[in-house]
Amino acid sequence: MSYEREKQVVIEAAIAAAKLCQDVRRDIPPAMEKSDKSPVTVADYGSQAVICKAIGDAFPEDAIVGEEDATALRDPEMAAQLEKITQYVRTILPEATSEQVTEWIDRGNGQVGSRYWTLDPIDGTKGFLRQDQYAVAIALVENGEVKLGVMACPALAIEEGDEPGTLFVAVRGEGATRRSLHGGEAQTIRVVKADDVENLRFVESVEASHGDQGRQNAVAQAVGITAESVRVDSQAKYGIVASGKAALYMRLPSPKSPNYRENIWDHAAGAIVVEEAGGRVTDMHGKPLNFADGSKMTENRGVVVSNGVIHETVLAALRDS
Ligand SMILES: Nc1ncnc2c1ncn2[C@@H]1O[C@H](COP(=O)(O)O)[C@@H](OP(=O)(O)O)[C@H]1O
Ligand SMILES: [Mg+2]
Ligand SMILES: [Mg+2]
Ligand SMILES: [Mg+2]
Repeated sequence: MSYEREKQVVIEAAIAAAKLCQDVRRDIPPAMEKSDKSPVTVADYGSQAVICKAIGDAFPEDAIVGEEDATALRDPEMAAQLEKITQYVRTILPEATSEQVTEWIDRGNGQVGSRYWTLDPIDGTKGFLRQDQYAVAIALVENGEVKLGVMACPALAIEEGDEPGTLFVAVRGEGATRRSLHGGEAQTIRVVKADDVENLRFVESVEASHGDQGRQNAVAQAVGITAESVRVDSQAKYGIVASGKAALYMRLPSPKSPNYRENIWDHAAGAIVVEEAGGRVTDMHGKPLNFADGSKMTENRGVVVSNGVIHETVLAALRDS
């Protein structure tokens, strides 16, 4: 099965959502605060509305597990914010009403099941607000296995001199591609080869509190990566590994939040892009990421993403660290 229709629907939705996000960012959005104190913007909500509408219309039977929901937006105090979101959504869906926008956002309140979509409308909201990297990430999961991943990185250029804006697409068993968000041909991507010393670097989060940079750097050194890390927000890190521009992405539990568990929408799309480009994705103990049981990967700790060749060496260095 090549998921042709699924692919077409979400590629179109991801490109539209990425445009909405870039429109918002040109206007320098203020952040709102969620109940867990993390930031969210009108672009996160607008992106989720556009994508959930597209998926819900095309595949009404499918559950969508999205990061955001519209509860806060129904508060009368948020009317002005909801109106702003609706205005941005109307640049893509001209007839959209505020009521529809909240309804579309809430299509993302589905549950993990035998076939579901998971959506991060903006992964790396902090990067988005800093004018750095972010990603619109969509994945289709069947029986716990990611089958399709689409990831738009509006600020990412893989080759020096490229216009920023990269779209990654992967279908299980069919490889991974990247292309410019501005159009043009898709090209197949592959992870770093073992002898490609120049690209033997590693990537990690910009946000120190989303990982353990001390330990990440120690492990990288232990496996022979001497260059300093490249710090990048969002699942763009997966895209960089899949494109052969870094050999390793480590995300180890932060000592400041030892009970944190990773969300499926922060990894599903990126993981299939790397795997289909020939790489490997596990947690820090070598366990596969669990997309079968719920939105939090409660059985996994940390994430290790590599070109495959160095994976076991990294896991061994982690055990020793
Ligand atoms: N203590 C923590 N440890 C690891 N990840 C965390 C975290 N707190 C928040 N995050 C996640 O880190 C994501 C961003 O990752 P990165 O640092 O790679 O850019 C956030 O996604 P959102 O921005 O979609 O909320 C959020 O889900
Ligand atoms: Mg968030
Ligand atoms: Mg995220
Ligand atoms: Mg997000």
